[in-house]
Amino acid sequence: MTVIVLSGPIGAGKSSLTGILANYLGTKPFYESVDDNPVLPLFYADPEKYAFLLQVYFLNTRFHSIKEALTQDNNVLDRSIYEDALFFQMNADIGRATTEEVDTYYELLHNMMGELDRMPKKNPDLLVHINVSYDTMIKRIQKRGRPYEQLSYDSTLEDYYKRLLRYYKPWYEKYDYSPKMEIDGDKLDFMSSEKDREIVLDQIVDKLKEVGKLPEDWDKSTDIRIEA
Ligand SMILES: Nc1ncnc2c1ncn2[C@@H]1O[C@H](COP(=O)(O)OP(=O)(O)OP(=O)(O)O)[C@@H](O)[C@H]1O
Ligand SMILES: Nc1nc(=O)c2ncn([C@H]3C[C@H](O)[C@@H](CO)O3)c2[nH]1
Repeated sequence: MTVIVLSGPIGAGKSSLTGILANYLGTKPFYESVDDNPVLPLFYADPEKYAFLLQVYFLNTRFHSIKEALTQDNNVLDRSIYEDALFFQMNADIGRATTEEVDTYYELLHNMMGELDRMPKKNPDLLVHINVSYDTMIKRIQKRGRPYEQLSYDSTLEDYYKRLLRYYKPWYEKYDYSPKMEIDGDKLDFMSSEKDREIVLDQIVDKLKEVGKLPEDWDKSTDIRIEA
């Protein structure tokens, strides 16, 4: 069937929507390594020291996931290798990587993307990008409660998050590995509103039909009610 990749800033709702979508379409969810990621807390405690190591860690896990997803041809990924350079470029731009690290990273990324070109299925079928404003992003980060992501943990995080949002717009516009669509993550509360969840799923199903990945008469009778 289809390989769908999600994208969007921190706390946009990618993991949440991945679960909902995979369940709805009857496909397999792939989640980013976060709670079991040993480098992430080190990075937030000392970003200058750990930016490169964290990126190599994520690049490796993302490469693994996309390769598996493209082989099995029936998956939803909560964040993919296509966003990797966005994060590293931003960290490099604020001085958290040396020229040698930047050059090594891009060479490695280039090599890995070359491997994907050799896969029987080279690209995902759809990118679903969740847009959120700064205020929504912060609310969600607070709601989820990872200590090292909170503004109170490090006063420079406000600038970091605002900058991240600025990097996403051109990244999304330039992304051309597959058809793509945007979800309004500020307006659509697909976590607690059944109506909003239905709207989001309808938008994605319509797009999958438009790009020929679902038959026009496809209809899903799965229960999408919010669990109590
Ligand atoms: N549309 C939404 N409406 C309301 N709450 C939401 C929505 N999307 C996500 N949330 C809540 O926001 C928090 C972050 O969501 P989630 O972990 O899915 O984000 P994410 O994009 O995967 O984050 P990250 O980039 O850090 O992995 C969770 O507590 C989730 O329940
Ligand atoms: N530096 C850096 N590079 C990445 O590629 C990357 N991808 C995710 N993250 C951070 C954001 C959330 O805190 C948390 C979960 O998304 O991990 C990243 N940080």
